[in-house]
Amino acid sequence: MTIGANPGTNATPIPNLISTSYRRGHHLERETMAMNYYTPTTLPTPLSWYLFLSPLIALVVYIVGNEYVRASAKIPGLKGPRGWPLVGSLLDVRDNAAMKYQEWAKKYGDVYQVQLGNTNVVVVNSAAAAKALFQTNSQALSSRPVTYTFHKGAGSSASFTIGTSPYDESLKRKKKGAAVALNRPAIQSYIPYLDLETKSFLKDLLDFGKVGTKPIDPLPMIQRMSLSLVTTINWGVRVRSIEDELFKEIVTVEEELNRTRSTIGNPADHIPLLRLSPFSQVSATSRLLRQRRDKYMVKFDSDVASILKYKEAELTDAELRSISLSMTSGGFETVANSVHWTIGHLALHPDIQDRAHEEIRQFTGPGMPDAADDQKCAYILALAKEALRYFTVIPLALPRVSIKEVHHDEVLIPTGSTVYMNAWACNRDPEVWSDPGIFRPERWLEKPDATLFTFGLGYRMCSAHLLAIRELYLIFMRLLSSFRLEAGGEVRCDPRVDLKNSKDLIMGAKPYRVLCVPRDTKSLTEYLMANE
Ligand code: HEM
Repeated sequence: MTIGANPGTNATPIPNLISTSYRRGHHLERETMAMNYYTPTTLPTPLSWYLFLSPLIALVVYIVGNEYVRASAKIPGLKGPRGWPLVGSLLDVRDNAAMKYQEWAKKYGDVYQVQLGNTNVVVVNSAAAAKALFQTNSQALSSRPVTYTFHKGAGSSASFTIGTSPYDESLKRKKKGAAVALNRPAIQSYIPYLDLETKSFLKDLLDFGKVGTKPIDPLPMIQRMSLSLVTTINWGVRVRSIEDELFKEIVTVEEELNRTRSTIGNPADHIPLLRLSPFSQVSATSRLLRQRRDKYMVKFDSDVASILKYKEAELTDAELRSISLSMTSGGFETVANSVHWTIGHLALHPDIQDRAHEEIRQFTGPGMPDAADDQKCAYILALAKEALRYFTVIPLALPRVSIKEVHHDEVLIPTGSTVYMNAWACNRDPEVWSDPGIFRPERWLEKPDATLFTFGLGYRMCSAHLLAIRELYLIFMRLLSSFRLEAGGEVRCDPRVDLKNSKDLIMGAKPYRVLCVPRDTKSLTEYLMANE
């Protein structure tokens, strides 16, 4: 019984609002209260009403003010969905945003705006519009947004990775340093690493797969190869085994860190109110992850001085470290996930494997494909490009921010606007391809000059697109000349639906198992043993 309750009098029934609100969750007490009757003398005091109503009024005032801010942020003349108060369209795109944006383009046009909470975003959905905006206005669209989850507490911009740095003098220096480490002559000097890591990959498949008799999850082996390539390029240090504790730590931390960079997976980036929540751990989590990453980066740096150090003397230590970080975070999961998706798909399509094997045989003869071959086997180059197009592992590229006004058709996109290139939609543009939904390497033989949007476009395009294609090319050359891939259970690899986590920045496939059956066990074993 609550204070002031007086059953049995003829008093007017008044719901005990204050008590109910204070005791929410106490089911029994609420029922008892519903039967309470109050005399006029027990009416809530003005102070109680004030205490009860003021948070509500504050919330309403906040929402109205925030809606005003959101409405003012909209770009005049650009269409787009209305969205909901506070959250905008965030809930509508929480699963597979790129596909949702592609669908909305039918209603709002190739270039339109959406509001993710308080972030107003221009989304670019067609090949022609992406070229017009990101190539023609390369400098104007050269910055990146600073987000709450990833950037808060991350230190100065010198220490951000290149891909997460806003445009400034430090970024320009870092990009120059990365360009030196990733240009054609530099790639040429990495051939011995490419050779070694692709051979180790074949050996892992052979050993863990018990010479084609045991179905295996190929992801850890792919990840080791792709990680070891970047650590060798940066520090001359190899990651030798998938059993290595350091390997496991790096895989976990990089995957989690990329999640903190998700464009739609971190609501607090877009809804400022959520940052007030005492339960929100997001930026603390991201700080902890960065500390874990710092540990292994420091270890690499102390084991062997960064190879880049000797190339770019004018960079500060923080900037050099940032380049190494950029190559690790940029080059590890992207390559690994692209290869992982493709192996699953190939296991389901023996016809593509047979054609690839035939083309490799004609090009190379019976031996192991040469690591120094610069993508001269046209079909395998086409296969690598098709894998990059079809799976588009970063479907929304990486977000950009404009540092100058940009004119598009009749619309003025103001300085400071966030712009997403929907690489997924551009790669599937029906104006470019009549059959964009089909995995067909031949399309790149028919139209070798068509644009691949997977690496973005313009000034902030992927710094390592040449290296990435070269890696994929050699991996597929050697893999498909050595093994026949067969599904080792249910394999589902449709990039529209079989995503490990549809909110991730870099899209991974659901786990699956394959059999890697050697095409010629004797010569493969002999070759790998001779080259150990
Ligand atoms: C399949 C492999 C890869 C894919 C799909 C990929 C994709 C991308 C995309 C979409 C961007 C943003 C582009 C934009 O904003 O327009 C990017 C940026 C970047 N990537 Fe890659 N990437 C791959 C491999 C690599 C590798 C191997 C490295 C390094 C070794 C690397 C380093 C970088 C860096 C440093 C940036 C930042 C560029 C900047 O912000 O200016 N990437 N990548």
